[in-house]
Amino acid sequence: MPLADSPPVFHATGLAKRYGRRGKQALADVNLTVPAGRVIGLVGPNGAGKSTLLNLACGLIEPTEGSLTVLGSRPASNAAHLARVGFVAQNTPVYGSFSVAEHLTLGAKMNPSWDPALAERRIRQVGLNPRQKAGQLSGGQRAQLALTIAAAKRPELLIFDEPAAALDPLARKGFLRNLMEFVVELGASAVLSSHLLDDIEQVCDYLIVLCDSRVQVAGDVRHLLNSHARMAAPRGGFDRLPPGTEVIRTEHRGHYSHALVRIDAAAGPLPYPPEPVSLEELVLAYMGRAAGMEIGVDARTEAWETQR
Ligand SMILES: Nc1ncnc2c1ncn2[C@@H]1O[C@H](COP(=O)(O)OP(=O)(O)OP(=O)(O)O)[C@@H](O)[C@H]1O
Repeated sequence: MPLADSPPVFHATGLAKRYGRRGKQALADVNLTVPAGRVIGLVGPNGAGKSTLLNLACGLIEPTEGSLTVLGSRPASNAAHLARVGFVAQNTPVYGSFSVAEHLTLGAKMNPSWDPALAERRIRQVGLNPRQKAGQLSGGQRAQLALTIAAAKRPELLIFDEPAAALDPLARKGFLRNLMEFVVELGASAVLSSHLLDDIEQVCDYLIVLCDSRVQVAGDVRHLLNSHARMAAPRGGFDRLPPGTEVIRTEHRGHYSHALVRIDAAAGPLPYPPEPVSLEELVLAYMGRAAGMEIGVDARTEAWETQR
């Protein structure tokens, strides 16, 4: 549930990041206000800028232009702010030569708000052996350890960069269920970057689609689904849509065109019956538009795969 009085999780204005003077523009002109109390899915193809945005949010790197606040403050501006954010980086790094129990001891030493009972309970629940070296854990177990450490800080915001990418489908489901339990138990917000739309669909109620360094669309998932529609029209028929509508993607099949259209600001009646869209159709339409790709219905999955 959105927390009405809490500052936004992210507030970005003209945010841009370029790596090196002649390097890659990894983020450009990001303007975004994401409310607190949400589970936010950050999706986009390889190289879209997802890790860059999350690393900026954790204060690991600095923007080239613009500003970003996280929970109302500059990222990592002081120790108190650091304690409010838990971060699980891509490939869930842990110290290989430390045991599970030593990770918890270290976490307790480094974090004033550490909750030892939560950490120990979770380690038991997910079946981790406290004496086992982290370097000997499987990918799934490592992810569970990293999640436990991030959550035992009792942060207001949990940030995960591709947390479940290395896990098999069953382990991924379990991991995401644990993640959601933590979010509920802590009353926290969470941001989760992923290539995997299924994961996003399973746990997220807020969506950010990032392609080619720019935010293509962002908003409450239910609102986004309600504000877009699929329509079929004779070729050229989409020229007749009322002002305020926006055709995101068009496909041509025979004498008909099919489009995914943003309709929430339509200034008049729609000339063709609107049909509901799925989250996958919505994301693919924005990704396809950003990539300038023509997508046929049968090629949707393939297009998603090739962008991953
Ligand atoms: N440290 C760096 N130095 C130079 N360029 C970088 C650096 N980190 C990222 N980039 C570039 O910035 C762009 C965005 O990268 P980023 O890692 O943010 O994308 P991503 O969406 O997280 O990708 P993926 O899904 O593959 O992890 C890419 O073109 C990448 O090559």
